[in-house]
Amino acid sequence: MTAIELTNITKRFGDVTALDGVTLSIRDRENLSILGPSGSGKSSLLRIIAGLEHPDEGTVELDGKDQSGVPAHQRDVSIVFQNFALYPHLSSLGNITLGLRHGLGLSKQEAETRAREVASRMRVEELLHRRPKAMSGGQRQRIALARALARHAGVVLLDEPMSGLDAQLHISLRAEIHQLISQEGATGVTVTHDQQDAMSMADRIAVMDNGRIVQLGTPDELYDSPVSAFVAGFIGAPPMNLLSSVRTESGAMETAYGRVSTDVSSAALTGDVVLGVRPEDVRLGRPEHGNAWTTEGEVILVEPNGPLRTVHVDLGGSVLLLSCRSAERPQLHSRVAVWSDPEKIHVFHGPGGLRAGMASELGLTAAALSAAV
Ligand SMILES: Nc1ncnc2c1ncn2[C@@H]1O[C@H](COP(=O)(O)OP(=O)(O)OP(=O)(O)O)[C@@H](O)[C@H]1O
Repeated sequence: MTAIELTNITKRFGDVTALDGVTLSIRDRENLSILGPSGSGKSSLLRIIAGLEHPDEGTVELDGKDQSGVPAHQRDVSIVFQNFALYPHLSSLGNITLGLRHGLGLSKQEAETRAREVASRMRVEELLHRRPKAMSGGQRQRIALARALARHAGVVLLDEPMSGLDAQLHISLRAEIHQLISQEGATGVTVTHDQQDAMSMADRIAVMDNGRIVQLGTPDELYDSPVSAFVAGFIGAPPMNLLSSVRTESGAMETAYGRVSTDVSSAALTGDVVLGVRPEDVRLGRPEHGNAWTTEGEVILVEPNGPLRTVHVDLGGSVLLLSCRSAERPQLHSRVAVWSDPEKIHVFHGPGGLRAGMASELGLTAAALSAAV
């Protein structure tokens, strides 16, 4: 069963095309994150599912029913807004019960019973008589979520639910939100620009750019096989190194790792390309095998990051980030050798281009350079 079916949704605001032909099927009980940079159309898409905004073209179906003409309050949807949108003059109990009474038509007693039941499940009963200004950001966030869950809607939409919370609260709440929506048996759609939130909360992630979905997949699929340099640079922290490379002559390419030779199978690679390598796939020291791509550079920054360190190495023209265990202690300003396995090096058709494959699949070999180092 498909819970949410979006077909060819286009939305314009004057000259701006916020959504450009978005088609997306979200499964029943799935937790989907919509991830993308500011202005990519994430909130517009969420608001269109909720019925708060109407598409210029395209349709929204919820559980197989076309929602054209169905107003927001009659859709089987609840929404948690970025700023929580709690009424300041009402207690938490009043905030939760208001929509149940006026939106769903429950009696005062029924609404209060349901509010207390959700509050107990979320362990926020002691907050029920507080007004928003007497609560912390994290507490307000929990009440906004309780209000959404109390509707028992089939779809829960969350717009940047963790923004403005401190780092510790952020991590514990994103795990809790995921669990609560799953326990509720609801389908969850979360808008975020934070790739770590999307990676940790979602069954699948839809990556948006310029009003379009550019990739839809599980967190692992996006991490291991990004379709483009844009998606590759967006997923992962620290981000993937994206290194421009220049075709110098047929059969050779100048890269941050030096000159690389290409074989016949890479003939489809025309023009300049971008190489992508994740910091955890760059190693310090001499390569462990003859196929490795290797070069040298100067350590210009070492960032401690708990058990790992992020080391910035200036290769003379481009900076390569690598993750290493904290026990390895590269000295600032020292010269180091670094290497990568061609099976871990992604090749993209230019900065805005699609992924061509891994260097190893494309027959890109760095034998000449390895011999020189
Ligand atoms: N009500 C509106 N009037 C005019 N333009 C709008 C309106 N809502 C959105 N837009 C424009 O549509 C585009 C997409 O906006 P949207 O808010 O959906 O993006 P977003 O990815 O959610 O961004 P952010 O992460 O900054 O919230 C932007 O260029 C935005 O300026």
